[in-house]
Amino acid sequence: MTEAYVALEDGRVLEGRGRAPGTARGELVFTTAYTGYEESLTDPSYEEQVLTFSYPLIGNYGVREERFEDDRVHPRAAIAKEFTADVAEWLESEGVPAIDHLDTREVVTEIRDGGAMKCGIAVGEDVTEEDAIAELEQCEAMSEHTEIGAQVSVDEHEVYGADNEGVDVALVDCGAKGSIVDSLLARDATVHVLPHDAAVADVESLDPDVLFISNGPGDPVNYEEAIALVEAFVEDTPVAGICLGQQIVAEALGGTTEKMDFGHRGVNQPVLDLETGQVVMTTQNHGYTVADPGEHLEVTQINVNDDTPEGIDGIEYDVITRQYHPEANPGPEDTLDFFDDVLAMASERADARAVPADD
Ligand SMILES: NC(=O)CC[C@H](N)C(=O)O
Repeated sequence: MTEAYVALEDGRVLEGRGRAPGTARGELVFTTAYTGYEESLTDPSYEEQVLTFSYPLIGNYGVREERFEDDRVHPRAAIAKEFTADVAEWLESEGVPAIDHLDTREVVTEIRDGGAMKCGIAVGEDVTEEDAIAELEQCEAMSEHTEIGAQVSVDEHEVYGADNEGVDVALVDCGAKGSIVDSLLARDATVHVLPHDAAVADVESLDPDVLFISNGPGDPVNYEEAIALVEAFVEDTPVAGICLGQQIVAEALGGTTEKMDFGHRGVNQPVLDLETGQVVMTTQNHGYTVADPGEHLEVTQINVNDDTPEGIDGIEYDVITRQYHPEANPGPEDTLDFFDDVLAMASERADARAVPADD
């Protein structure tokens, strides 16, 4: 049987069954999602992480490309109680090590008590514990991945839905899930996908109806160019953001972000809307959070479990952001109306601009 080891930052080494060979290192996190492994494994937000599934059987409905959120697997390695052959073969073909037959309850408890931690992975015929420990020793903290945006973003401006008649969206791709683009196209928007480090002049030349900052991996403070875009455009252009996008908007407008102990990853995170009193179930995947929204933003929705900000609006600016994933995929579709709200905000501004001031 193939050897498989996970070396944890707290000094422990766990042993499992190797399902896809290779060595890897990353931040060890867990998701409680019980469906949606195809979407989670292709979500760019998991770049530089090792994803543990707490749900025990992963792969029971196969692997279909139409469910993918991007064209490759993003976690550096994957861990579950049991992977089906379909998933193991997929991960092997992607060169992503996979380990099962270990006690994922123990891994989850470890992360819950100790926080997300570095780990090293070694899977193969002849690997040893030392190989996993050597990977761990080279592992960098998430905040040290200062160029992580470049690993997941488009290199060049791409346009989708050029013939659509709705608003023009400038989507800053910090690792955008495909479902965000699809949700905008389904609402007749034209979507300009821009590199994570797009310059102010690039956005200016598009004159978009909304500047939309995507989800993405890593520490929001490492997205300096996207932060600068929000600062530059917020007075004249509506701004929206999802997950990393919410954090970037807060950083740009005088707020602060911080690392959480082990984050929120799953498909049943309850969110309370402070105005309506309604609770919705949401899909989440984040390890940072907005600590202080600053004086230009107000928190409109909070996580029922720990009160962290889930929805933020601009006070004097047209800004709407969400910490969760309103595009779902995987997970409940309770929150798709976020896209209607963003596009309504954008088209109101577009209409206002179309009317000359002296009319
Ligand atoms: N899904 C995301 O956009 C994640 C945002 C950020 N990288 C975090 O971990 O909090």
